[in-house]
Amino acid sequence: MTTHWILGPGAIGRLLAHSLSPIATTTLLGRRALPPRQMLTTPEGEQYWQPLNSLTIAQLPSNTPKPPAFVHITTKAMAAESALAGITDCISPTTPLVLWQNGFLAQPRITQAWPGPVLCATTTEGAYLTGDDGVMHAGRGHTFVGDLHDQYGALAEELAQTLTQAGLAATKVCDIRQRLWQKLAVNAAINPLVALNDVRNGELRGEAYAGHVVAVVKEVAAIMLAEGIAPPNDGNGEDAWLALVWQVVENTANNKASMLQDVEAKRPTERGAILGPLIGSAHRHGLACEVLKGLDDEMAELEASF
Ligand SMILES: NC(=O)C1=CN([C@@H]2O[C@H](COP(=O)(O)OP(=O)(O)OC[C@H]3O[C@@H](n4cnc5c(N)ncnc54)[C@H](OP(=O)(O)O)[C@@H]3O)[C@@H](O)[C@H]2O)C=CC1
Ligand SMILES: CC(C)(CO)C(=O)C(=O)O
Repeated sequence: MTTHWILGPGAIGRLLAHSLSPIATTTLLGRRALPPRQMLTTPEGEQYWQPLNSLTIAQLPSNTPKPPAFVHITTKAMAAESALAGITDCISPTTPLVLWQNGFLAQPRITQAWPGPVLCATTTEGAYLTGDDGVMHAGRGHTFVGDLHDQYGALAEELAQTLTQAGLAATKVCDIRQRLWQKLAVNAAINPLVALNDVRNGELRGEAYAGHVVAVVKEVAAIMLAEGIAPPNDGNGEDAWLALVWQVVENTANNKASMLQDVEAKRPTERGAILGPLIGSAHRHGLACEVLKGLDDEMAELEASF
């Protein structure tokens, strides 16, 4: 059985641990101890209890489990590098890492810094925690796996097959950078607006917000062009991006977006990983980003008030 360490025992981390445990040796690594028996609620509402192996990072040096074939990093984007730094003394520098973060912050930085393979996973699986001993798998999705320089295709294929076998449908891809930026574009158009206005995704279609969505997408589309990110669905520029955003708004109309959930819980949001790379790119390419910058400033002010 392959060995998977999962660093960051949150919603995605525990969903992975529940899914992989029947076919692989897994260890969840976190900052706090977790109850050993953990519950998974499936999208169909079934509930399963399973013992999940977990350790705190402080316990790791004296309890080091079998060396991992993969270390999955499942923290939020802004915590990924510091979480990795907390375990580097306990793993070989050639260990393959798998980054599950949204946005495009941790991926280029860790890919540049880590000597071994770094795979990135972008997923439409949906999960949230129901307590220290439970995770809700809210919706099934699909996961795409690849590395930024398309150097580790065989490893990405092996991981995609393992995830699929574990019940999390996955495909190896050669264009993970494109896919990460495409998801980031959609997240930038939806997440800050719903978080700032305390509305569900579907409300963006209303008169009060639709114009703002269009203004964000206008800036995002120009940035995507400069970054060489193909418009979605073989479409053309701004219209294709806007169509994708409206489609996601429609499909997730009843969702409370992740950034709104973070604001409600007074947790730091992933704005740095979503708006940050867009604003950075706009500056590099001399493009307008007043709307994105405005959203980032408002989000920063909101977070400072927590
Ligand atoms: N949930 C979802 O449906 C989806 C999430 N994603 C992405 O996946 C990533 C993870 O999201 P999600 O699982 O929802 O987030 P959660 O907040 O549920 O989980 C993050 C976990 O990371 C832990 N953590 C934070 N810092 C460290 C550290 N230094 N060392 C070890 N563990 C640490 C937290 O532990 P603690 O309790 O100690 O804070 C928490 O358990 C995000 O980038 C998100 O955008 C992508 C698609 C869907
Ligand atoms: C697509 C969207 C906005 C769906 O809610 C999402 O990915 C999120 O909540 O972060």
